[in-house]
Amino acid sequence: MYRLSGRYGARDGVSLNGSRRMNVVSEVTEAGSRGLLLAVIGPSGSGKDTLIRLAREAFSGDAKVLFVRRTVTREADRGAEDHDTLTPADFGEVERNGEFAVTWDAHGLRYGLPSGALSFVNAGGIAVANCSRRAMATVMAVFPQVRLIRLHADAEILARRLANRGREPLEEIRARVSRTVEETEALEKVVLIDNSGPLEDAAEAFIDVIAAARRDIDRLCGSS
Ligand SMILES: Nc1ncnc2c1ncn2[C@@H]1O[C@H](COP(=O)(O)OP(=O)(O)OP(=O)(O)O)[C@@H](O)[C@H]1O
Ligand SMILES: O=P(O)(O)OC[C@H]1O[C@H](OP(=O)(O)O)[C@H](O)[C@@H]1O
Repeated sequence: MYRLSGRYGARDGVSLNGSRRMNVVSEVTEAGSRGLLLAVIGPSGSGKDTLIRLAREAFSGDAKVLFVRRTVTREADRGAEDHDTLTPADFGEVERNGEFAVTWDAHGLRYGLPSGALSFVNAGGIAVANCSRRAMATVMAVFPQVRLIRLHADAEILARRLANRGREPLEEIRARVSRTVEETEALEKVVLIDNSGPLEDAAEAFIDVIAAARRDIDRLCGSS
């Protein structure tokens, strides 16, 4: 079902097919956690929600893989991302109640991953979540094991895709495309997927990263 193809990139020696990747997974397990968070990052329009949606279909029925439903302080556009919605005030209350594993702010919005995602990882599952590049240090401080899937597409491609998506006005699209991130240590070890080309290529690569993590967790921790 999962083919090793697509448009992979490598950064800092973490490639998809080489032995180095296996070393990363070994580090994951030796550190003591049974599961891991696959954090999907990349600029607005790079395809995070689209690839997550396709992967969710590919892994439907697999109880060991959770696609995390985020909470965002905006109305959900189900065509883009089917997230929960709270007002900023309610978001703050849920946050104070400790119901989020991690939260961050971006684009004038608040985002949260539910605490259930952390419990799922601690119980040995693979949680896949749309995350923020700028929030990765925080996310890594919360989740015991994190592997990053970083998506890339050039700025003009991003702008065109966001305009076609139509969720934000042009001015906000410009701001999103020009949003920069500091290349911190937290962003160093990533599996990089180039989504500049056909969606099918990136989807194959993306699904294979999850499938590989799934196999590794089973192999190193025992399947159940
Ligand atoms: N390879 C591709 N080819 C053509 N269109 C694509 C491709 N990948 C994604 N798209 C389209 O680009 C748009 C942006 O994708 P998507 O919403 O998944 O990005 P995102 O990274 O989640 O963005 P944001 O962070 O703003 O939510 C969508 O309309 C999607 O259908
Ligand atoms: O720029 P960075 O920090 O990577 O991401 C900031 C936020 O933007 C995107 O959200 P969305 O586009 O509003 O769904 C990401 O998912 C993240 O939550």
